[in-house]
Amino acid sequence: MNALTAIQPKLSLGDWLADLAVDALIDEADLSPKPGLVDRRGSGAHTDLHLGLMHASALALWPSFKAMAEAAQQRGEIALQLREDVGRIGREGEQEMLRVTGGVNTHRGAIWALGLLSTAAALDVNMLAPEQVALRAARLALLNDRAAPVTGDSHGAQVCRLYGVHGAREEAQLGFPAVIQQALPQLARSRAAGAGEQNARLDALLAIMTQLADTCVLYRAGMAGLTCMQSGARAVLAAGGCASLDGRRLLRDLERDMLRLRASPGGAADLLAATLFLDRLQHGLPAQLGSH
Ligand SMILES: CC(C)(COP(=O)(O)OP(=O)(O)OC[C@H]1O[C@@H](n2cnc3c(N)ncnc32)[C@H](O[C@H]2O[C@H](COP(=O)(O)OP(=O)(O)OP(=O)(O)O)[C@@H](O)[C@H]2O)[C@@H]1O)[C@@H](O)C(=O)NCCC(=O)NCCS
Ligand SMILES: Nc1ncnc2[nH]cnc12
Repeated sequence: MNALTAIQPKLSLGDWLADLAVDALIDEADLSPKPGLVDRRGSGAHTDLHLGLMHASALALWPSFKAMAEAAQQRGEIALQLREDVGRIGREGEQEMLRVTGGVNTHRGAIWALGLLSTAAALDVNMLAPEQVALRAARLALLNDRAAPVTGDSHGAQVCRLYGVHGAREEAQLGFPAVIQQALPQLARSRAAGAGEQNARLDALLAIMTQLADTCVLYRAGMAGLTCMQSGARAVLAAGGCASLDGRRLLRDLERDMLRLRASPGGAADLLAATLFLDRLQHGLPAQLGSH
């Protein structure tokens, strides 16, 4: 131990995972230019959201992510009790989000995805590769939370019924394929090609948008909106991604189309945050992580 490590405050596992989750949400919100979404330039296709609100919401969720990680440490295994703990903490987190934002839904999907992933990470800190964490999160998501309200009238539930697609719940239950199979590989490819970090993250977002049945887009813009999102994102990547001039031009076209349709890929944005979380997590525990 040297003088510097001696004075560094101890960080618990829950602190660290909550920091990673909130950082991922703030990095997602700040990333610009994102088509249809809130970013540093403005509110995208939203009238009730802005960057300050996204930041306030992200920060307000820190105690929820920490509590989920601590529940995982206490329970120590993937079982119904842990699923019901995180379900309750997640619902309390949603209430806190709504209190801080004055009733605006900023991060419902992110609480779900990052909550499951924080819990899954805390269950086994020796297995923090993205696929391993996503698999544990999927096993947890497959358990049926008996205390969850069965209303079936959320926007996601409505469009899943109408169009026969999989939404946020199934994305988690399948082990986050949009993150594991699309976003993380694209992030690595764009970084390796020298795209620069912001462009690589935008490319990762687009990779998610090429495939995802984003229920936010479906709710506002129907199947035409979803097809427009997916084909527009494919075109940007096929043209060389956001670091290329052709890709940037097509990204502007995609943004114009999304705004015309009032479509905002909020689900894809949540999964980009999940991507950034898993990307950082795989570098392992920080040195100052003290006793948990
Ligand atoms: C199981 C739940 C995820 C509930 O799912 P369900 O689909 O029934 O409910 P929704 O309320 O629709 O929430 C799902 C949110 O997930 C995001 N999302 C959308 N599509 C996907 C997808 N294919 N894969 C993954 N994630 C997806 C999306 O969240 C973002 O969008 C929100 C803003 O939406 P928007 O439509 O723009 O705004 P609204 O105000 O709602 O409507 P407008 O009138 O403006 O159009 C924002 O929150 C982003 O985060 C979907 O909204 C789960 O939530 C659940 O059961 N929770 C209970 C607690 C729990 O069990 N937790 C466990 C561990 S944490
Ligand atoms: N940047 C963003 N804009 C709009 N909705 C979102 N949901 C999650 N992130 C978002």
